[in-house]
Amino acid sequence: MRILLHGCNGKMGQVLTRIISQMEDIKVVCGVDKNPEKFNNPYPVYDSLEKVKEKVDVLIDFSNHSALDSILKFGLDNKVPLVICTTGFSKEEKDKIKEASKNIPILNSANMSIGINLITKILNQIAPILYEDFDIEIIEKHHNQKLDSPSGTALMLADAINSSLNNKLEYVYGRHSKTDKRKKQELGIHAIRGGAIVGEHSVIFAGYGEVIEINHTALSRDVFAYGAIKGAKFIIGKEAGLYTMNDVI
Ligand SMILES: NC(=O)C1=CN([C@@H]2O[C@H](COP(=O)(O)OP(=O)(O)OC[C@H]3O[C@@H](n4cnc5c(N)ncnc54)[C@H](OP(=O)(O)O)[C@@H]3O)[C@@H](O)[C@H]2O)C=CC1
Ligand SMILES: O=C(O)C1=N[C@H](C(=O)O)C[C@H](O)C1
Repeated sequence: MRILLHGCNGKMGQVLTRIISQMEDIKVVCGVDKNPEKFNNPYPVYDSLEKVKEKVDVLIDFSNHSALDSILKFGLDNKVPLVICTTGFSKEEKDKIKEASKNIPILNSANMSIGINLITKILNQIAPILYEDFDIEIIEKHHNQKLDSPSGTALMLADAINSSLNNKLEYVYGRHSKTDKRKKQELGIHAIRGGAIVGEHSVIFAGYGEVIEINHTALSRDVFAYGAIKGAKFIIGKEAGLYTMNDVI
């Protein structure tokens, strides 16, 4: 499997570079990054997808939402499947991904771990049962270099809950300066940023006699990298369409 690594000089790009260099059947054949000279990578790095000359089987992206147009153009022009792991996309950007997936296979997930994706399935089942008697809130914690908040994962978990409740919830981000009580249909989403926290998510169902909390902790970035590699193997050869990690696991 020949991989184009987009965002190769970032935190996730470097974790993937290390892990893939120890694998026999797959190879990063080139990378693209805003800052191509930052590291001495064992593959050529370009500052733009337009400069890529190598033949690739799949593009894995861990970069920035602002690169989306160029990634979609590369995939569409070269018929290359995409694994888009970047977060922080606007509604319009998510629509562009959906549109492009009519012509090429795209795997898009804000979290490549098995644990988080299983939790979305569990939430889908339990939220409708608990909603009447429990208030639902999400807390996420990440390192102090993270650009987007709330995290893509927190939004993915919120969407899993909301879709199981006919989208009747109203997302409230980090409450402050309020003088009213919490409304029943609120789903609070709260972001903590500090130090080197890799990624922690908690979904809290707060009732009157009991509280249920579902927690996920990423112990290292390796978990996301292994998920992205699994996703890349999955997406090659698939029909055009928009896939998620739940299709992979
Ligand atoms: N789906 C998942 O499981 C996971 C998703 N993520 C997401 O992946 C993304 C990257 O995370 P992380 O590696 O921690 O972030 P980093 O900021 O460490 O890495 C991003 C890299 O992409 C580069 N970059 C930024 N804009 C562009 C561009 N337009 N074209 C090419 N390269 C660009 C950055 O350069 P520069 O530093 O110069 O800006 C940097 O080298 C984030 O959106 C994050 O939320 C992260 C972990 C897991
Ligand atoms: O930026 C990160 O680090 C992470 N981003 C993803 C997100 O926004 O949910 C996934 C993971 O939690 C790490």
